[in-house]
This record gives sequence, structure tokens and C-alpha cells, in this order.
Amino acid sequence: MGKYRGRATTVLRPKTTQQVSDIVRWCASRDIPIVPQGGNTGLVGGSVPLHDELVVSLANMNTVRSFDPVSGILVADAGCILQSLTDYVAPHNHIMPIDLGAKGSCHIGGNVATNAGGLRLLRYGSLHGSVLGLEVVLPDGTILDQLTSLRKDNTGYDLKQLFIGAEGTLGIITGVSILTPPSPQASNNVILALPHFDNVQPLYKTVKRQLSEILSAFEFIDRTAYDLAVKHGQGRALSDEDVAGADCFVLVETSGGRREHDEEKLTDLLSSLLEADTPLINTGVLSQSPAQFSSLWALREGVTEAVSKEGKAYKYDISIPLASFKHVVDTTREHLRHAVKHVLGYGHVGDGNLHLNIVASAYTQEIQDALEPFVYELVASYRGSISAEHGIGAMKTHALHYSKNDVSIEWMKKIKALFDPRGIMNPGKVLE
Ligand SMILES: O=C(O)CC[C@@H](O)C(=O)O
Ligand SMILES: [Zn+2]
Repeated sequence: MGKYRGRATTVLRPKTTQQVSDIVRWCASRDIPIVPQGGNTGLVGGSVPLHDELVVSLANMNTVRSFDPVSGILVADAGCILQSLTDYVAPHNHIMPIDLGAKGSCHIGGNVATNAGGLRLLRYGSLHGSVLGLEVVLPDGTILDQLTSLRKDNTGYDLKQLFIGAEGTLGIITGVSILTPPSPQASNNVILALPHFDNVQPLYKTVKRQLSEILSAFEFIDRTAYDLAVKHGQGRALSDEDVAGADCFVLVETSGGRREHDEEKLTDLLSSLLEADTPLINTGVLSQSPAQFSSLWALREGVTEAVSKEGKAYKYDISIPLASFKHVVDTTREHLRHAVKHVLGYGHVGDGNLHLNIVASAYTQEIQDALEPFVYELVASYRGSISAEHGIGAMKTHALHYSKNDVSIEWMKKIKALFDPRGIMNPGKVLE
């Protein structure tokens, strides 16, 4: 995003946990601050040095340590790229419980450190559930070995949970034990064009009722996001005629056990939606081939890149009630009418997570001041979250209080001080 630039002169790329430990111990004895770095695909500046920190990249720790095809438990070095792990477990008929647009370069350690959400959360839940064990180098260099593969372990405080989403502020994750679900036998998807946003909520209810356990994703893109994804992407999903009159789109994915059964369910869903007295959708296109399945996903996953080609993006990643998505996008748009190029909304409707992006030709203080605290106050009015899945990084430390009360922040600070009394681990991230 080009928002942060530090003055770091050195990047170290250790190959073993022991080397990470030696580096951290050496830094701790000299009060040298460290930025742990994964695939560098974060959107809040969490892996970027702000000053002259030492960057410790996990890129050379990229070996799968073990995989048990019966339990589906994978143990991998933190620097393994998510896509390579997906490819590794695929021949065993397993998939990773997490999927996101950045899969080709993000690291599993970074995914865990940021508690990344992504496209499969609706089906498989968050990493707080899928991660069974972690190996972490603590800020004094001690190796905390919690790399167990137990489904059940009720032996007091579950320390590993503290590192999931800590964004490298409590230590460096070096190994991950994760539960991989069996691959669905069949996956299908359909894109639906809706005349009004108001229809998204009843549509979600209908889709959940009709598809029940085979529903695996319910993703939303508004008209602006769709147009940008088509403009910068590989082709269009719908004809111009289908798109005319559409206010927004929903991508529904099913992952079930029997192809014909799932296809029949999707076809029935589509017909019942189109034949209703007051249809919730204008039209829908069911993917007919693996290539079309991928291109529908590419459209949704391509929004972020399309946005970056349009200009500089001010990004908000918020959790709010689904019913308020439209209001938040519209009020922000009205609030900024003359100052920016685009205001768009997209995201993981099924998880109540809206990505609100404001695109302008440059980052300016004027736009920043118009957006903040405006957006955060709006989010707080719903008791929402100012970061649903991207984390706090360097970008949102000043806004943490909109989602966390004083007592919570005080305890977060105490935890940070306990693990990292010298403040050398990813300073300036998460907490100010
Ligand atoms: O760029 C964004 O704001 C969202 C990125 C990602 O979380 C997505 O869902 O596409
Ligand atoms: Zn997202």
C-alpha cells in the first residue's frame, strides 16, 4: 500500500527455530527491536518496520514437519506459503481450513499471527479453533514448545491462544500445528445479481435454509466493487444485460458430499429465487466448469488488487450487523462526496464483515480527517469491531479504544509487559 516505510537496514532469514532463538536472545541483550515478517501481505502495516528495527523473516523456514492423513493434522514451519500447504495436503484429500486472496505468498505463521479470516471462516471457523499447537520464540529468546496435536487438552490456561492474533508483539511463531478438514467431494458456486442491498439479508436467510450444511461461503460485492473487479480482472462473470439494474452481487459457494445432489440443490435454489412473486434477485449464473468456478472466485478475490490499480486506498475492515452494511457505505460516500474517486463495500456477509474501501488519487490529511473518527464512531455506535480480520498493525493502534474498553486495553498492556518487558517485539504494533 506504500503507507509505511521504516529505516531498517538488516533482514535476517533464519532456517531453524534455534537460530530464531539465538537472534532474539542477542537482540534482547542489546535492546534491539525486532519486526517478525511473514509473506508481507498484511493490510495494516503489521510486518513493516517503522524505525530501524531488525527484520526477522521466516521465509527460509518453509518445511512441512509432519502430516497425519488419518487425523488431518499438519505440522509446518511458520514460513510455509499457504498455497504450498494446500497443495501438500490435497493428494491426501484434505484442504487448509483457511483460504484468502493472498494465498500465493502469505505464510501460515503470518496467518496465525494475524488471525487472518478469509473466505472459509463461515464453514471452518477461525484459527482460534483450527490451530492445535504452536512453537513460539518468546521476546527473551526462550523457545515455548506448545506444538502438540491434541484435539482435547484442558490443562489450564491455553497459552497458544494469546499468540493467535497478537501480530508478533508477544513472540515469533516458528511452527504451527493445524487441523485440516477433509476436501469436500464437490464444490460449486453461483453469482447472484440483486436489485437492492435490502435483499441481501432475506437472501442470506433463504440460502441458509435451502442449502443448509452444504453452504460454504456467502460473499458480497457492491456494484462499484464489481465494476472495478471486472475492469481490472480477467473477464466478466455476467452479461451487460444481467448487470444492468444490479445494485450488488452475492457469491454463494457450496461444498458438499455429492456433486449431482449439490447441483440440484443450487439449481432448485436459483429457480425458487427467480420464480418468487417478488424475486430477491434479478438473475444468477451457476458456474458450469472448474474454470468458471475459479473465475467467479477470481472476481471476488480480485477486488483488492483492482482497488490498488485505481489509486490509494483507505481501508476499513469492520464487523457490524449485516443490516447496517449499506448504511455505512452510503453515509461514508455522502460524507466524502467530492473528495474521492470511489467508495466501495464488499466482504464476508456470512461473518458480518464488511470491507469498506475509499479510493482517492493520493493519501491526504484532508481525506483522513474526513474519514476518522467518522467511520470508527459509526462502527462503535453498533458496538462493532474496527478490525474484523486484518488486525491492528501500525494503522489502527490509535483507534483500538473504539472496540476495546479501558479495562481490556489495560490488561492487554499488562500481558504485553509480562511477555516483553523491554518492548523489543514488533514495537508500535497493536498497542501504541
Ligand atoms: O483489501 C481489502 O480491504 C480486503 C482484503 C481481503 O480481506 C478480502 O476479503 O478481499
Ligand atoms: Zn476479507
